[in-house]
Amino acid sequence: MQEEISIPYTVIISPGNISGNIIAPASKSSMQRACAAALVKRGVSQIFNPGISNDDIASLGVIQNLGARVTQQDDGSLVIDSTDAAPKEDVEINFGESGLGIRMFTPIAALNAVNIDIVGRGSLTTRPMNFFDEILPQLGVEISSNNGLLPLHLKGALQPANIEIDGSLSSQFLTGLLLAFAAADASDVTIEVNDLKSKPYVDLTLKVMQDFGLKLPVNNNYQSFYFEKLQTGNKKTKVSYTVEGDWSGGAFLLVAGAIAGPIKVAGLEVQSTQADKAILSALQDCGCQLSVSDKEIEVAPAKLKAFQFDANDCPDLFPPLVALAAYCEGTTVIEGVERLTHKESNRALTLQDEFAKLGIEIVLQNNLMLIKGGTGVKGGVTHSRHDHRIAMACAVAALKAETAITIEEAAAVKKSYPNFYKHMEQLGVSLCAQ
Ligand SMILES: O=C(O)C1=C[C@@H](OP(=O)(O)O)[C@@H](O)[C@H](O)C1
Ligand SMILES: C=C(OP(=O)(O)O)C(=O)O
Repeated sequence: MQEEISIPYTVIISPGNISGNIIAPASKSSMQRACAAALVKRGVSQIFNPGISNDDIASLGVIQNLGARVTQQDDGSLVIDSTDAAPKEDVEINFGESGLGIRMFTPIAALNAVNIDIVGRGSLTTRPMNFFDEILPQLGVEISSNNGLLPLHLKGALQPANIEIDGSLSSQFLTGLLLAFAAADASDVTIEVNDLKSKPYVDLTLKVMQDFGLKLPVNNNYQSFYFEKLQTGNKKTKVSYTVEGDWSGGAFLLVAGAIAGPIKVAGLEVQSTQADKAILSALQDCGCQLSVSDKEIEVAPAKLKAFQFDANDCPDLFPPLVALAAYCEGTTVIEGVERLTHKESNRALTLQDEFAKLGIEIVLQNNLMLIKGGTGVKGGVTHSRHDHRIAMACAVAALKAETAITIEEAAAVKKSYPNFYKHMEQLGVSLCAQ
Protein backbone atom coordinates (compact mmCIF):
# COMPACT_ATOMS: atom_id res chain seq x y z
CA MET A 1 0.00 0.00 0.00
CA GLN A 2 2.05 2.97 1.27
CA GLU A 3 5.71 3.03 0.23
CA GLU A 4 8.13 2.46 3.12
CA ILE A 5 9.51 5.79 4.42
CA SER A 6 13.26 5.58 4.71
CA ILE A 7 14.99 7.36 7.61
CA PRO A 8 18.76 7.09 8.10
CA TYR A 9 20.35 5.90 11.36
CA THR A 10 21.48 9.40 12.35
CA VAL A 11 19.72 12.73 11.93
CA ILE A 12 21.44 16.02 12.84
CA ILE A 13 19.26 19.05 13.52
CA SER A 14 20.71 22.55 13.37
CA PRO A 15 19.14 25.28 15.49
CA GLY A 16 16.98 27.84 13.73
CA ASN A 17 13.57 29.43 13.47
CA ILE A 18 10.62 27.67 11.92
CA SER A 19 7.51 28.97 10.18
CA GLY A 20 4.64 27.88 7.98
CA ASN A 21 1.66 25.54 8.05
CA ILE A 22 1.59 21.83 8.70
CA ILE A 23 -1.10 19.15 8.99
CA ALA A 24 -0.83 16.82 11.99
CA PRO A 25 -0.46 13.11 11.16
CA ALA A 26 -3.23 10.54 11.62
CA SER A 27 -3.62 9.32 15.20
CA LYS A 28 -2.51 5.72 15.71
CA SER A 29 -4.85 5.52 18.70
CA SER A 30 -7.78 6.40 16.44
CA MET A 31 -6.58 4.31 13.45
CA GLN A 32 -5.83 1.14 15.44
CA ARG A 33 -9.19 1.34 17.22
CA ALA A 34 -10.87 1.81 13.83
CA CYS A 35 -9.17 -1.39 12.58
CA ALA A 36 -10.40 -3.30 15.64
CA ALA A 37 -13.93 -1.91 15.42
CA ALA A 38 -14.09 -2.64 11.67
CA LEU A 39 -13.03 -6.25 12.39
CA VAL A 40 -15.53 -6.94 15.13
CA LYS A 41 -18.36 -5.17 13.35
CA ARG A 42 -18.59 -8.00 10.79
CA GLY A 43 -19.54 -5.84 7.85
CA VAL A 44 -18.02 -3.32 5.49
CA SER A 45 -16.30 -0.16 6.75
CA GLN A 46 -14.47 2.58 4.91
CA ILE A 47 -11.60 4.30 6.71
CA PHE A 48 -10.58 7.76 5.54
CA ASN A 49 -7.27 9.43 6.45
CA PRO A 50 -5.75 6.03 7.41
CA GLY A 51 -2.55 6.10 9.43
CA ILE A 52 0.73 4.86 7.99
CA SER A 53 2.81 4.39 11.12
CA ASN A 54 4.41 1.03 11.95
CA ASP A 55 1.80 0.47 14.66
CA ASP A 56 -1.00 1.16 12.17
CA ILE A 57 0.54 -1.21 9.63
CA ALA A 58 0.82 -3.88 12.33
CA SER A 59 -2.88 -3.52 13.17
CA LEU A 60 -3.87 -3.78 9.51
CA GLY A 61 -1.82 -6.99 9.34
CA VAL A 62 -3.53 -8.34 12.45
CA ILE A 63 -7.06 -7.87 11.15
CA GLN A 64 -6.07 -9.57 7.89
CA ASN A 65 -4.63 -12.49 9.89
CA LEU A 66 -7.98 -12.69 11.63
CA GLY A 67 -9.81 -12.91 8.32
CA ALA A 68 -10.73 -9.33 7.30
CA ARG A 69 -10.14 -8.17 3.71
CA VAL A 70 -8.50 -4.76 3.30
CA THR A 71 -8.42 -2.91 -0.03
CA GLN A 72 -7.03 0.52 -0.73
CA GLN A 73 -9.19 2.87 -2.80
CA ASP A 74 -7.97 5.41 -5.37
CA ASP A 75 -8.59 8.25 -2.88
CA GLY A 76 -6.28 6.57 -0.34
CA SER A 77 -9.09 5.37 1.93
CA LEU A 78 -9.26 1.72 3.02
CA VAL A 79 -12.26 -0.56 2.69
CA ILE A 80 -12.33 -3.26 5.35
CA ASP A 81 -14.68 -6.19 4.83
CA SER A 82 -15.04 -8.39 7.90
CA THR A 83 -18.38 -9.96 6.99
CA ASP A 84 -17.12 -13.55 7.31
CA ALA A 85 -13.89 -12.81 9.16
CA ALA A 86 -12.59 -15.77 11.14
CA PRO A 87 -9.19 -17.44 11.14
CA LYS A 88 -9.71 -20.83 9.49
CA GLU A 89 -6.98 -22.56 11.46
CA ASP A 90 -4.35 -21.90 14.10
CA VAL A 91 -2.69 -18.50 13.63
CA GLU A 92 0.37 -16.54 14.66
CA ILE A 93 -0.24 -12.82 15.13
CA ASN A 94 2.64 -10.39 15.17
CA PHE A 95 2.03 -7.02 16.83
CA GLY A 96 5.39 -5.52 15.99
CA GLU A 97 6.07 -3.01 18.77
CA SER A 98 2.52 -1.87 19.44
CA GLY A 99 1.39 -1.95 23.06
CA LEU A 100 -2.12 -0.87 22.13
CA GLY A 101 -2.24 -3.44 19.34
CA ILE A 102 -1.38 -6.42 21.51
CA ARG A 103 -3.50 -5.38 24.48
CA MET A 104 -6.52 -4.46 22.38
CA PHE A 105 -6.48 -7.34 19.88
CA THR A 106 -5.54 -10.22 22.20
CA PRO A 107 -9.03 -10.56 23.76
CA ILE A 108 -10.58 -10.00 20.33
CA ALA A 109 -8.45 -12.74 18.77
CA ALA A 110 -9.35 -15.01 21.69
CA LEU A 111 -13.01 -14.90 20.58
CA ASN A 112 -11.98 -17.55 18.03
CA ALA A 113 -11.80 -21.19 19.10
CA VAL A 114 -8.38 -21.81 17.52
CA ASN A 115 -4.82 -21.92 18.80
CA ILE A 116 -3.26 -18.46 18.61
CA ASP A 117 0.40 -17.52 19.03
CA ILE A 118 0.88 -13.87 19.94
CA VAL A 119 4.32 -12.44 19.19
CA GLY A 120 6.01 -9.05 18.88
CA ARG A 121 9.46 -7.56 18.62
CA GLY A 122 11.80 -4.95 20.10
CA SER A 123 10.45 -3.09 23.11
CA LEU A 124 7.21 -5.11 23.10
CA THR A 125 9.08 -8.23 24.23
CA THR A 126 9.84 -6.59 27.59
CA ARG A 127 6.46 -4.95 28.24
CA PRO A 128 4.22 -6.67 30.85
CA MET A 129 1.34 -8.85 29.66
CA ASN A 130 0.68 -10.76 32.89
CA PHE A 131 -2.76 -9.14 33.01
CA PHE A 132 -3.79 -11.73 30.42
CA ASP A 133 -2.47 -14.66 32.50
CA GLU A 134 -4.80 -13.57 35.27
CA ILE A 135 -7.87 -12.41 33.35
CA LEU A 136 -8.27 -14.60 30.27
CA PRO A 137 -8.74 -17.91 32.16
CA GLN A 138 -11.68 -16.28 33.98
CA LEU A 139 -13.25 -15.77 30.55
CA GLY A 140 -12.77 -19.34 29.38
CA VAL A 141 -9.48 -18.84 27.52
CA GLU A 142 -6.47 -21.10 28.03
CA ILE A 143 -3.27 -19.07 28.07
CA SER A 144 0.42 -19.58 28.62
CA SER A 145 3.04 -16.82 28.58
CA ASN A 146 6.73 -16.42 29.13
CA ASN A 147 6.38 -15.36 32.80
CA GLY A 148 4.04 -12.53 31.87
CA LEU A 149 5.99 -11.59 28.73
CA LEU A 150 5.73 -12.56 25.06
CA PRO A 151 5.16 -14.93 23.41
CA LEU A 152 1.62 -15.80 24.49
CA HIS A 153 -0.25 -18.91 23.42
CA LEU A 154 -4.05 -18.81 23.58
CA LYS A 155 -6.95 -21.13 22.96
CA GLY A 156 -10.45 -19.60 23.07
CA ALA A 157 -13.22 -19.00 22.70
CA LEU A 158 -13.57 -16.08 25.07
CA GLN A 159 -16.97 -15.84 26.79
CA PRO A 160 -17.95 -12.50 28.38
CA ALA A 161 -18.47 -12.78 32.14
CA ASN A 162 -18.55 -10.48 35.16
CA ILE A 163 -14.98 -9.60 35.92
CA GLU A 164 -12.89 -7.27 38.09
CA ILE A 165 -9.69 -5.84 36.65
CA ASP A 166 -6.83 -3.55 37.65
CA GLY A 167 -6.65 -0.43 35.46
CA SER A 168 -3.57 1.11 37.03
CA LEU A 169 -0.87 -0.22 34.71
CA SER A 170 -2.58 0.57 31.42
CA SER A 171 -6.00 1.43 30.02
CA GLN A 172 -5.22 -0.62 26.92
CA PHE A 173 -6.31 -3.93 28.51
CA LEU A 174 -9.74 -2.44 29.26
CA THR A 175 -9.98 -1.13 25.69
CA GLY A 176 -9.46 -4.70 24.43
CA LEU A 177 -12.03 -6.21 26.80
CA LEU A 178 -14.64 -3.58 25.93
CA LEU A 179 -14.30 -4.32 22.21
CA ALA A 180 -14.22 -8.10 22.71
CA PHE A 181 -17.29 -8.03 24.97
CA ALA A 182 -19.18 -5.86 22.46
CA ALA A 183 -18.18 -8.24 19.65
CA ALA A 184 -19.52 -11.18 21.64
CA ASP A 185 -22.80 -9.33 22.34
CA ALA A 186 -22.17 -9.37 26.08
CA SER A 187 -25.49 -9.23 27.93
CA ASP A 188 -26.02 -8.33 31.59
CA VAL A 189 -22.27 -8.39 32.17
CA THR A 190 -20.09 -5.95 34.12
CA ILE A 191 -16.39 -5.16 33.91
CA GLU A 192 -15.36 -3.65 37.24
CA VAL A 193 -12.20 -1.56 37.08
CA ASN A 194 -9.96 -0.54 39.96
CA ASP A 195 -7.80 2.58 39.76
CA LEU A 196 -8.18 3.23 36.04
CA LYS A 197 -5.45 5.42 34.54
CA SER A 198 -5.39 7.12 31.11
CA LYS A 199 -9.18 7.52 31.24
CA PRO A 200 -9.50 9.69 28.10
CA TYR A 201 -8.17 6.75 26.07
CA VAL A 202 -11.20 4.78 27.23
CA ASP A 203 -13.41 7.68 26.11
CA LEU A 204 -11.81 7.35 22.68
CA THR A 205 -12.52 3.60 22.67
CA LEU A 206 -16.18 4.21 23.54
CA LYS A 207 -16.41 6.95 20.90
CA VAL A 208 -15.03 4.66 18.18
CA MET A 209 -17.36 1.84 19.32
CA GLN A 210 -20.26 4.26 19.00
CA ASP A 211 -19.11 5.47 15.57
CA PHE A 212 -19.02 1.86 14.36
CA GLY A 213 -22.43 1.01 15.83
CA LEU A 214 -21.08 -1.54 18.31
CA LYS A 215 -22.89 -2.44 21.49
CA LEU A 216 -22.00 0.23 24.07
CA PRO A 217 -21.67 -0.40 27.80
CA VAL A 218 -22.92 2.01 30.43
CA ASN A 219 -19.89 3.79 31.92
CA ASN A 220 -20.33 4.15 35.70
CA ASN A 221 -17.72 6.79 36.39
CA TYR A 222 -14.87 4.59 35.01
CA GLN A 223 -15.38 2.19 37.92
CA SER A 224 -17.54 -0.26 36.06
CA PHE A 225 -18.78 -0.79 32.51
CA TYR A 226 -22.13 -2.55 32.23
CA PHE A 227 -23.33 -4.28 29.05
CA GLU A 228 -27.12 -4.25 29.32
CA LYS A 229 -29.39 -7.20 28.71
CA LEU A 230 -31.44 -6.26 25.71
CA GLN A 231 -29.48 -3.59 23.89
CA THR A 232 -27.63 -4.68 20.74
CA GLY A 233 -25.33 -2.83 18.40
CA ASN A 234 -26.26 -1.65 14.94
CA LYS A 235 -24.10 -3.93 12.83
CA LYS A 236 -25.93 -3.68 9.52
CA THR A 237 -25.03 -0.29 8.14
CA LYS A 238 -21.82 0.42 6.25
CA VAL A 239 -19.60 2.63 8.38
CA SER A 240 -17.50 5.54 7.14
CA TYR A 241 -14.90 6.61 9.68
CA THR A 242 -12.32 9.37 9.39
CA VAL A 243 -9.19 8.82 11.47
CA GLU A 244 -8.58 11.79 13.77
CA GLY A 245 -5.47 13.94 13.58
CA ASP A 246 -2.95 13.00 16.26
CA TRP A 247 -2.68 15.20 19.35
CA SER A 248 0.24 13.05 20.58
CA GLY A 249 2.42 13.67 17.50
CA GLY A 250 0.85 17.11 17.09
CA ALA A 251 2.10 18.04 20.57
CA PHE A 252 5.69 17.95 19.24
CA LEU A 253 4.74 20.33 16.43
CA LEU A 254 2.99 22.70 18.83
CA VAL A 255 5.96 22.70 21.21
CA ALA A 256 8.27 23.32 18.25
CA GLY A 257 6.12 26.35 17.44
CA ALA A 258 6.30 27.63 21.02
CA ILE A 259 10.10 27.34 21.01
CA ALA A 260 10.97 28.48 17.50
CA GLY A 261 7.74 29.40 15.60
CA PRO A 262 5.41 30.96 14.54
CA ILE A 263 3.67 27.99 12.93
CA LYS A 264 0.09 26.90 12.24
CA VAL A 265 -0.94 23.30 12.82
CA ALA A 266 -4.11 22.01 11.14
CA GLY A 267 -5.95 18.71 11.50
CA LEU A 268 -6.28 18.63 15.29
CA GLU A 269 -9.89 18.45 16.47
CA VAL A 270 -10.46 20.58 19.51
CA GLN A 271 -13.53 18.45 20.38
CA SER A 272 -11.49 15.22 20.31
CA THR A 273 -11.52 12.88 23.31
CA GLN A 274 -7.78 12.23 22.83
CA ALA A 275 -5.87 12.52 26.10
CA ASP A 276 -3.03 14.53 24.61
CA LYS A 277 -5.26 17.45 23.70
CA ALA A 278 -4.22 18.51 27.21
CA ILE A 279 -1.01 19.89 25.65
CA LEU A 280 -3.07 23.07 25.11
CA SER A 281 -3.23 23.81 28.83
CA ALA A 282 0.55 23.47 29.21
CA LEU A 283 1.07 25.81 26.26
CA GLN A 284 -1.31 28.30 27.81
CA ASP A 285 0.47 28.10 31.17
CA CYS A 286 4.00 28.49 29.80
CA GLY A 287 3.17 31.88 28.31
CA CYS A 288 3.73 31.23 24.59
CA GLN A 289 1.45 32.89 22.06
CA LEU A 290 -1.43 30.55 21.31
CA SER A 291 -4.53 30.93 19.21
CA VAL A 292 -6.89 27.97 18.85
CA SER A 293 -9.69 27.65 16.30
CA ASP A 294 -11.56 24.72 14.73
CA LYS A 295 -9.46 25.12 11.61
CA GLU A 296 -5.95 25.43 13.00
CA ILE A 297 -3.78 26.18 16.02
CA GLU A 298 -1.31 29.01 15.77
CA VAL A 299 1.60 29.01 18.17
CA ALA A 300 4.58 31.31 18.53
CA PRO A 301 7.33 31.99 21.09
CA ALA A 302 7.17 34.54 23.88
CA LYS A 303 8.98 34.72 27.19
CA LEU A 304 8.48 31.13 28.39
CA LYS A 305 8.04 30.37 32.10
CA ALA A 306 7.96 27.13 34.10
CA PHE A 307 4.58 25.44 34.58
CA GLN A 308 2.91 22.61 36.52
CA PHE A 309 1.13 19.78 34.78
CA ASP A 310 -0.67 16.56 35.74
CA ALA A 311 0.20 13.89 33.15
CA ASN A 312 -1.22 10.88 35.01
CA ASP A 313 -3.92 10.48 32.37
CA CYS A 314 -1.82 11.58 29.38
CA PRO A 315 1.61 10.00 29.90
CA ASP A 316 2.65 10.36 26.26
CA LEU A 317 2.91 14.13 26.79
CA PHE A 318 5.99 13.82 29.01
CA PRO A 319 8.53 13.89 26.12
CA PRO A 320 7.17 17.02 24.36
CA LEU A 321 6.60 18.70 27.72
CA VAL A 322 10.20 18.09 28.73
CA ALA A 323 11.40 19.70 25.48
CA LEU A 324 9.15 22.67 26.22
CA ALA A 325 10.18 22.88 29.87
CA ALA A 326 13.86 22.95 28.87
CA TYR A 327 13.15 26.42 27.40
CA CYS A 328 10.95 27.67 30.26
CA GLU A 329 12.55 29.84 32.92
CA GLY A 330 12.39 28.06 36.30
CA THR A 331 11.51 24.56 37.47
CA THR A 332 8.61 22.85 35.71
CA VAL A 333 6.86 20.11 37.69
CA ILE A 334 5.08 17.27 35.88
CA GLU A 335 3.14 14.62 37.79
CA GLY A 336 2.71 11.04 36.57
CA VAL A 337 6.24 9.62 36.43
CA GLU A 338 4.96 6.21 37.57
CA ARG A 339 3.06 5.92 34.30
CA LEU A 340 6.30 5.94 32.30
CA THR A 341 8.05 2.78 33.43
CA HIS A 342 6.62 0.38 30.86
CA LYS A 343 6.50 2.42 27.68
CA GLU A 344 8.82 1.85 24.68
CA SER A 345 11.61 2.76 27.10
CA ASN A 346 11.53 3.57 30.80
CA ARG A 347 10.75 7.14 29.75
CA ALA A 348 11.47 8.98 32.99
CA LEU A 349 15.01 7.61 32.98
CA THR A 350 15.59 8.01 29.24
CA LEU A 351 14.40 11.62 29.33
CA GLN A 352 16.66 12.28 32.31
CA ASP A 353 19.69 10.70 30.56
CA GLU A 354 19.19 12.20 27.10
CA PHE A 355 18.40 15.72 28.35
CA ALA A 356 21.40 15.59 30.72
CA LYS A 357 23.51 15.26 27.55
CA LEU A 358 22.01 18.63 26.50
CA GLY A 359 22.78 20.27 29.84
CA ILE A 360 19.21 20.08 31.20
CA GLU A 361 18.84 18.75 34.71
CA ILE A 362 15.81 16.55 35.44
CA VAL A 363 15.10 15.42 38.99
CA LEU A 364 12.77 12.48 39.69
CA GLN A 365 10.93 12.62 43.03
CA ASN A 366 8.47 9.75 43.45
CA ASN A 367 5.64 10.51 41.02
CA LEU A 368 7.03 13.97 40.12
CA MET A 369 9.46 15.07 37.43
CA LEU A 370 11.21 18.43 37.95
CA ILE A 371 12.80 20.00 34.90
CA LYS A 372 15.18 22.89 35.49
CA GLY A 373 14.69 25.05 32.42
CA GLY A 374 15.86 28.30 30.94
CA THR A 375 19.52 27.49 31.55
CA GLY A 376 20.30 27.02 27.85
CA VAL A 377 20.16 23.83 25.79
CA LYS A 378 23.59 22.64 24.64
CA GLY A 379 24.26 20.82 21.42
CA GLY A 380 25.35 17.20 21.57
CA VAL A 381 24.74 13.61 20.60
CA THR A 382 21.54 11.96 21.83
CA HIS A 383 20.06 8.53 21.24
CA SER A 384 16.38 7.69 20.73
CA ARG A 385 16.81 4.60 22.93
CA HIS A 386 14.55 3.03 20.33
CA ASP A 387 11.69 5.20 21.59
CA HIS A 388 9.86 7.36 19.02
CA ARG A 389 8.87 10.03 21.53
CA ILE A 390 12.42 10.41 22.85
CA ALA A 391 13.69 10.98 19.28
CA MET A 392 11.03 13.63 18.65
CA ALA A 393 11.65 15.34 22.00
CA CYS A 394 15.38 15.66 21.25
CA ALA A 395 14.65 16.94 17.73
CA VAL A 396 12.34 19.67 19.02
CA ALA A 397 14.79 20.58 21.80
CA ALA A 398 17.40 21.17 19.09
CA LEU A 399 15.53 24.11 17.57
CA LYS A 400 17.04 26.74 19.88
CA ALA A 401 20.05 24.83 21.15
CA GLU A 402 23.50 26.42 21.22
CA THR A 403 24.76 24.07 18.50
CA ALA A 404 23.40 21.15 16.47
CA ILE A 405 21.88 18.07 18.12
CA THR A 406 22.45 14.60 16.72
CA ILE A 407 19.82 11.91 17.14
CA GLU A 408 21.06 8.36 16.82
CA GLU A 409 18.62 5.64 15.83
CA ALA A 410 16.39 8.42 14.56
CA ALA A 411 14.09 6.07 12.65
CA ALA A 412 12.34 5.13 15.91
CA VAL A 413 9.77 7.81 14.94
CA LYS A 414 8.27 5.39 12.44
CA LYS A 415 6.37 3.75 15.30
CA SER A 416 3.91 6.65 15.38
CA TYR A 417 4.99 9.48 13.02
CA PRO A 418 7.05 8.35 10.01
CA ASN A 419 6.84 11.80 8.35
CA PHE A 420 8.08 13.66 11.43
CA TYR A 421 11.47 14.76 10.01
CA LYS A 422 9.90 15.56 6.63
CA HIS A 423 7.38 17.80 8.39
CA MET A 424 10.15 19.48 10.38
CA GLU A 425 11.97 20.20 7.12
CA GLN A 426 8.77 21.62 5.63
CA LEU A 427 8.68 24.04 8.55
CA GLY A 428 12.19 25.16 7.68
CA VAL A 429 14.32 23.01 9.99
CA SER A 430 17.81 22.45 8.68
CA LEU A 431 18.33 18.73 8.95
CA CYS A 432 21.18 16.55 7.84
CA ALA A 433 20.90 12.78 7.56
CA GLN A 434 23.78 10.31 7.82
O1 LIG B 1 -5.05 3.43 24.09
C1 LIG B 1 -4.15 4.06 23.52
O2 LIG B 1 -4.24 4.42 22.33
C2 LIG B 1 -2.95 4.44 24.31
C3 LIG B 1 -3.01 4.47 25.68
C4 LIG B 1 -1.91 4.95 26.52
O3 LIG B 1 -1.39 3.86 27.22
P1 LIG B 1 -1.74 3.54 28.76
O4 LIG B 1 -3.19 3.28 28.87
O5 LIG B 1 -0.92 2.31 29.01
O6 LIG B 1 -1.31 4.73 29.55
C5 LIG B 1 -0.81 5.63 25.72
O7 LIG B 1 0.35 5.74 26.48
C6 LIG B 1 -0.51 4.86 24.45
O8 LIG B 1 0.48 5.48 23.69
C7 LIG B 1 -1.72 4.79 23.57
C1 LIG C 1 3.32 3.97 24.62
C2 LIG C 1 2.98 4.17 23.36
O1 LIG C 1 2.30 3.30 22.56
P1 LIG C 1 1.88 1.80 22.79
O2 LIG C 1 1.67 1.59 24.24
O3 LIG C 1 0.63 1.61 21.99
O4 LIG C 1 2.99 0.94 22.25
C3 LIG C 1 3.29 5.47 22.71
O5 LIG C 1 2.84 5.66 21.58
O6 LIG C 1 3.97 6.32 23.30
